[in-house]
Amino acid sequence: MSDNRSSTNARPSSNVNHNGKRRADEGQDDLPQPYNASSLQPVKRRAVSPSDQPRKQKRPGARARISESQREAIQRRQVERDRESASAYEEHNSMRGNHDVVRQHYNSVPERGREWRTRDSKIKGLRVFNNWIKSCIIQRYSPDEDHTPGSREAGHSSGKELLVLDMGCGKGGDLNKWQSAPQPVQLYVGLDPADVSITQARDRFRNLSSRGGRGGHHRRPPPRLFDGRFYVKDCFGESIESLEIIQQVGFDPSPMNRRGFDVVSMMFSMHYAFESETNARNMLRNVAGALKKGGRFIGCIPNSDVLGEHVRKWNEEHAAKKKAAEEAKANGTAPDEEPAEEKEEGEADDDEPPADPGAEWGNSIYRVRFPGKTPEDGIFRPAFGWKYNFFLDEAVEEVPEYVVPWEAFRALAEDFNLELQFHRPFLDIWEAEKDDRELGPLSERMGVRERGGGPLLISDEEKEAASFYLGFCFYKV
Ligand SMILES: C[S@@+](CC[C@H](N)C(=O)[O-])C[C@H]1O[C@@H](n2cnc3c(N)ncnc32)[C@H](O)[C@@H]1O
Repeated sequence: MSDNRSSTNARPSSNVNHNGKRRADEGQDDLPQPYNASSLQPVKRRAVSPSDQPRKQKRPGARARISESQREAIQRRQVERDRESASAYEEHNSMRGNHDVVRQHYNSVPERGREWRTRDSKIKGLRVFNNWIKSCIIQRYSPDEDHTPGSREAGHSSGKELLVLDMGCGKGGDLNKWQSAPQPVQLYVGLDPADVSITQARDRFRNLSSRGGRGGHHRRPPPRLFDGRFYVKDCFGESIESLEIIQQVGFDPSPMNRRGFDVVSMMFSMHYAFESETNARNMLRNVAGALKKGGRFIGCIPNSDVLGEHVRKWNEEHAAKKKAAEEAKANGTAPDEEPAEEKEEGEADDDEPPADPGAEWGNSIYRVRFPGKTPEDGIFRPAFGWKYNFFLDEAVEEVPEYVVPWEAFRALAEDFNLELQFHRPFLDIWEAEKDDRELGPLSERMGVRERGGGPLLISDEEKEAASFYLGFCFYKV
């Protein structure tokens, strides 16, 4: 899901904070020096309010006299609390388990270079198509409302440069797209829990710097390369507020945030947050906290309408097959069953009804498989924890992902003052933008379609895999 390209002025690095201590959560060897643009000041820490201080006991040491029934009630409550915390611990551990699987998977995906991705990959059509879609979203929705289109080409920009936060930045596949954004970028911060990916993103950024910001598919001369920062960070299981750069830019989830990033981008990564309501809320708090008022939250995720429709059809077909088998059995027309094999001692009892199989579909390049029962009507309720395994040839190996039920996501985003601006399936974005003055020729240079406004150069199977996604943009109001 990424591409490769170029640029200038990478700043020197240090991984030492203001106290001269190594920043443990960043896990990197050579961080750029603390950001020193005059507009960015560290936020002041809130003093602990009296109500946050531990309460003093009125009669320290005094022992309460309690009856037998009170003692039993206390013991019962204690047992109850222990049970609750044990199940919360188990839930936390299983979530950490999935998180580690995802992190390890992305860490192990080899970086094979642009040549391979654009020439030899079996899914090269899908890769360039997805990259073109991401470019469209960045081109259309990253600029400020008052940015004058075309001012960059004409050589005069409004002077205001963007602060961009990329959550789940992976190997830095979007760096070039940001270098070609209509409104120039001043600062790009990339966060991802996969440490190997972060190292590769930082290398890619250095490469871009050494090539003077040149590369990729855009024709116009590149401007000075932005300042790039990369940190190992889980953006869904915890707050990103602890990162110094986030504090410097400004973090405040309230609608009053006048400081903060202009854009938060989450390309192909947000669905991992829908493992639980807690993680989805953490994620949105991080987005809303990092964005300034008027800032944009852009991204792409699997389309829950597509997932729901496949699930509904699969359940319908499964129910029809089951009914036909039952009827055949009742009529005595069922094919003869194989004689039951003798069981070994200790072998599980095969007479138990088999676990309900999950919905499954795909083609030779992608596959979706739900491990358990799915909603018959294809509507995912409750909104969190609908796990499926996703396989994409050469890119994603059976990694657990989570359905993002669109309406639930949109309603939750509103709780965080994020208002929907745009939401479209990938193939509709293609139809809407393919003949645009800038994006049309870009699609030809990238090899998404034939020259001269020709047809899409992706196979039907790649097209089906692409139709799995949608793009979105929210505004922080
Ligand atoms: C399909 S890759 C997309 C990478 C990049 N955004 C792109 O479009 O090329 C998904 C990324 O989400 C990241 N991710 C998974 N869990 C995350 C989390 N809790 N916080 C932030 N990123 C996460 C993965 O490590 C991985 O790099």
